Amino acid sequence: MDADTPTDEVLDELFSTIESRKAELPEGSYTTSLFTHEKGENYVLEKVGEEATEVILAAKDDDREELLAESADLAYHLLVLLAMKGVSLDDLRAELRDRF
Ligand SMILES: N=c1c2ncn([C@@H]3O[C@H](COP(=O)(O)OP(=O)(O)OP(=O)(O)O)[C@@H](O)[C@H]3O)c2ncn1[C@@H]1O[C@H](COP(=O)(O)O)[C@@H](O)[C@H]1O
Repeated sequence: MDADTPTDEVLDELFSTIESRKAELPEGSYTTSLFTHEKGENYVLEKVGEEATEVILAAKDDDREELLAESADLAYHLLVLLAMKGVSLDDLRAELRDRF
């Protein structure tokens, strides 16, 4: 993914990068460090909880910039968790669509 990626393709590109990190586990990748953490899946669960708390605190502070940054951290860690559990971005889209 690079800065020229159209914004409506960012989530797909990010998820595809996460899936490829999961398959290839390249060294030096933060995503690899999540898939290989000694605490296992629990580490990603902790990160999702931590980032969700940071989103709440930023919202309470009415800090828009921080809210956006923490929401991006939460979205990324949630996508890693979904990939870890074998849930795809299309599964998430279908779940949301079926609520219409
Ligand atoms: N979107 C993200 C992304 N969002 C957040 N983060 C990382 O999530 C971490 C946020 O956790 P914290 O705020 O707690 O910071 P920290 O103290 O460094 O983290 P910990 O040591 O506590 O885990 C930071 O290290 C961020 O770099 C991300 N890391 C990677 N990506 C994207 O994932 C893709 C693959 O990245 P690599 O796996 O690094 O190649 C690339 O497209 C990246 O842009």
